[in-house]
Amino acid sequence: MSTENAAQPVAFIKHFISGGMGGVCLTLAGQPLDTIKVNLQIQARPEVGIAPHYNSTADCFRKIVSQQGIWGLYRGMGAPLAGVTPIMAVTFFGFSLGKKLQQKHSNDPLSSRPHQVFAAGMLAGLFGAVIVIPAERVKCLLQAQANSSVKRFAGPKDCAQQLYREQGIQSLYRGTLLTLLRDIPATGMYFMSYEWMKQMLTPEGQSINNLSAERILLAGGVAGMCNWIVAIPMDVLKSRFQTAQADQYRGALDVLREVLRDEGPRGLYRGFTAAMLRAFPANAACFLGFEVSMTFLNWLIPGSS
Ligand SMILES: CC(=O)O[C@H](CC(=O)[O-])C[N+](C)(C)C
Repeated sequence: MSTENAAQPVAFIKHFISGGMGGVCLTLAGQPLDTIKVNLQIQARPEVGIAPHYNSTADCFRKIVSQQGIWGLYRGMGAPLAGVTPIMAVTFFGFSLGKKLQQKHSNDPLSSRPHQVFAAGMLAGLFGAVIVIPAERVKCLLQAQANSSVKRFAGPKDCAQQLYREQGIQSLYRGTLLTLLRDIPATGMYFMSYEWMKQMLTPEGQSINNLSAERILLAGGVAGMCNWIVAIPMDVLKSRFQTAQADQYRGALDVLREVLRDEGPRGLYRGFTAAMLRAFPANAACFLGFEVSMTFLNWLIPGSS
């Protein structure tokens, strides 16, 4: 085995661990606005002449904090933390694999070819979705129940167990098609915009690998927003589908028809402000966590990255 081939598994492991670190940072920074986004997306449409329960992002924030305290914004975080860490580990691993599969030589610089970075990102989205689907099903159900008087689930574990007991694995994987339609293109966009931003922010004559923390934060934040611009319509449909009664919709198209009939195309952008407000800090933190961890691991085990 050549030194180059021997170093490759180590590089994948570094991406996996660093992706996990990114996931922890992403959850801590993004959970409050994620709670607001989901609450806005799933609230029932009010009767004519009656104001919606939450009429804006700020209103939703105020009501959750006054009714449930600041921890209300962190409700249901156990599942994302336990879920997002492996999701991002697998996503960054998938991205490094996707890049590797397209490289003719190990020093082939992919970051200058956006379509290849996009393709590697789509593979990463597919990998991540295996964990994203059940994790989001549990998270959305818990966030929805925080608003309701009926408390069906005691927590993430209980929620996952009940779903599994009642209807098996297919209940946990409810929303698979919509999640794939959301995450495959959005993750392509995520990594493509991150690499592109890093190139734009690299001063003339300097290496892309020596970017300052502020520039990584900016590139990561913008990548998160680009991800959500692509993801949000499918995310609206997914959140509704995953929190609905089993017999409420026949399929993804049914949810789309209902949203368009009741609210028009604007309905597909419900929670957009909250998603954007969350995307920047959450993904800035995620990419910084990833890069710091990669720098540490490259210092610890040099020669493979
Ligand atoms: C839709 C989603 O989960 O996006 C992730 C970033 C975020 O803001 O949560 C990124 N990714 C799709 C790559 C997992």
